Amino acid sequence: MSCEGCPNAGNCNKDASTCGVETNPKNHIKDVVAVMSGKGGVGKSTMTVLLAKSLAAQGKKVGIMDADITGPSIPRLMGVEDQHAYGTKENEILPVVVDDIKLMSLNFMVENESEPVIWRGPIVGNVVKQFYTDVLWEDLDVLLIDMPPGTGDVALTIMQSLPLKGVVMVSTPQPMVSMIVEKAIHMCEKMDIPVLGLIENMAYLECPNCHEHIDFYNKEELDTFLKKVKVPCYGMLPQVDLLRDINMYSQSYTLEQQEKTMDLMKEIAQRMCDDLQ
Ligand SMILES: Nc1ncnc2c1ncn2[C@@H]1O[C@H](COP(=O)(O)OP(=O)(O)OP(=O)(O)O)[C@@H](O)[C@H]1O
Repeated sequence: MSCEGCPNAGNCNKDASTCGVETNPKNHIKDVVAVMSGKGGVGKSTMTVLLAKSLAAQGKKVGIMDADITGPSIPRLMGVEDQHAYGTKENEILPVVVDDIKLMSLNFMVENESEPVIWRGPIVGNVVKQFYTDVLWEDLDVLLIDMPPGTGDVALTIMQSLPLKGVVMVSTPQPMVSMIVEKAIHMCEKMDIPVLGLIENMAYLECPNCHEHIDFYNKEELDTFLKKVKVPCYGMLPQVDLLRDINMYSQSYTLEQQEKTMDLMKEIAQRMCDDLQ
C-alpha cells in the first residue's frame, strides 16, 4: 500500500504498509469526513443529510456513505427507500443519485428495508470498506460517512482504513450523551483524526409565537464541555417537528421553517469547508 492517490497523503502519520484501502481509480474524492457521535439516536444521520444538502446547495459535489450497516437510515431520510443500487460489468457499484447527491447504503441492496442484517463485525467492516473501494463515486468534493453509533469494531475499521480528513461530532444536551461523545472524541485523538467541530442537536425549542429560544439546559454546561474536549461548536439546532421527518418529499412543514433550518446548516457546512481547506 502506498500513499499515492490518498487525499490525506502528507497529512497523517499512519504506517503506509498497514494502512488503508485503495479506492477505484475512477474515483477522485477530495475530502472524506465522518459524522460521528458515539451515542445512538442523537441525530447523526439527520445531520449528515442536512450537511450534504447544504454542501450541494453551495455547488459542491457530495456523496453520503451510510456506514450504519445494521441500522441504515440514509435512503429513508433522502426519500429514496424504494430504490436499489445496481452493478456494472466491471463489478463496480453504482450509487443512487438524488438531488445531485450520490448515496450508498446497504438498504439499496436488500429486498425489504425492514429485513435485519445479522452479520458479525468483520463482515460489516468489509462491506463498509467495499462501499469506499467498489462504489463508483467518481469526482467528489466531500464524501460524508454516516458512522454507526458507538466506538466499536466498525468505527475502528473506518478510522483505520479510510482516509478521513476529519470528524464532525453530533451531540445533544444531556450529560449522559456528552460523556459518551467524549469517548468518541478521545477515540479520534488516539487515531490521530481531527475532530473539526461539534453540532449540538435538539439544543432548544423556538416559541412559535414570539420566536424566543427556550434552552433545554444551562448553556454553561456546553461551554465547559467544549473547553474540556477542546472542540469548537459548529452550531446548535433546535428540536423541531420538521426534523422528526427530514424527508423533504413528504413532510408538511413550511418553506420558511425549512429555510431557517437550512440557513443554520449552511453556516455549519461553511465552517466545515473552511476547516477542510
Ligand atoms: N433537531 C431535531 N428535532 C427533532 N427531531 C430530530 C432532530 N434531529 C433528529 N431528530 C429525530 O431523532 C431521531 C433520531 O435521528 P437520527 O436517525 O438522525 O439519529 P442517529 O444518531 O443517526 O441514530 P442512530 O444511532 O440510530 O443511527 C429521528 O427520528 C430524527 O428524525
